[in-house]
Amino acid sequence: MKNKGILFVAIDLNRPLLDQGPFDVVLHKLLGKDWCGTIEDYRKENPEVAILDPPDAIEHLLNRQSMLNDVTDLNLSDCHGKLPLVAKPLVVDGTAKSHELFLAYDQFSLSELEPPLVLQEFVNHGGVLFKIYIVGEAIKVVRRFSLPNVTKQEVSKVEGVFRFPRVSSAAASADDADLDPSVAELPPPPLLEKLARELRHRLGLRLFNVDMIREHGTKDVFYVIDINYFPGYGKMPDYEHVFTDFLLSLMRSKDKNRAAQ
Ligand SMILES: Nc1ncnc2c1ncn2[C@@H]1O[C@H](COP(=O)(O)OP(=O)(O)OP(=O)(O)O)[C@@H](O)[C@H]1O
Ligand SMILES: [Mg+2]
Repeated sequence: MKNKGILFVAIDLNRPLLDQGPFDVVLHKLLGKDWCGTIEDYRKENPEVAILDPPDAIEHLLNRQSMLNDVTDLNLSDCHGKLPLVAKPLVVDGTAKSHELFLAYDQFSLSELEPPLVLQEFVNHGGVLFKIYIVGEAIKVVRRFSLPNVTKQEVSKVEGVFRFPRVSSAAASADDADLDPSVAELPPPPLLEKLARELRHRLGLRLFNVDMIREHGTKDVFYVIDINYFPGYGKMPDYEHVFTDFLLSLMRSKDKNRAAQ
């Protein structure tokens, strides 16, 4: 590990112990471990080791408000503020509770929910979500089934708030499904490239994913609803090659920097 000079930093909030294997430092926050401090100490003791993504930048994504600030700062769109609303727990700490989601059909029923929460407009998107995986310079997109559209009739008749347990982990891949082409069409590559480039830079991270939806009935109105650090890359097509290329290019640039010194 030390010889290779690469430290692979992965957040696995479900694993109970801080476990430093050769290619994997598992960061743990739930048990109150000071994982940022652990990485910082490790870095000081092993200055030759590259930390792929800095812990403070990773922490930025564990709060649903700060995670999307950089997307807002890109000033790509304006908001409308209509019902229904999606309410999500502010802090993402890996627990099932932090991935619960509520759909509120009227503003008054929001008082039934336990703060702190982040509120988002529910955007109809034809029941399909785009998961955009970013690994350094590489971008891969997959389609996944998502929450179905809410009809105007429902909005006018339904009241109250509805709870959904973790939606996305239950969602199946929609890549091979027989979908309406206007729903299935992937976001345009130039948009994805720009978003990935900007977010890599603004977040200071190389390994994350962006959940994006297309407003139903439009061709090019997209929303970023979630950003996750080190998502389940097992669902990303061709992940072995993408990761190998990423690690090799890091080693090459490290060697080049060393040679230039
Ligand atoms: N603003 C929104 N409009 C429409 N649907 C939404 C919105 N926000 C979330 N959803 C739906 O809820 C699902 C879960 O939302 P989100 O990705 O924010 O939660 P999560 O629990 O953090 O998921 P992840 O497993 O990606 O960490 C999405 O996949 C999508 O189906
Ligand atoms: Mg998500």
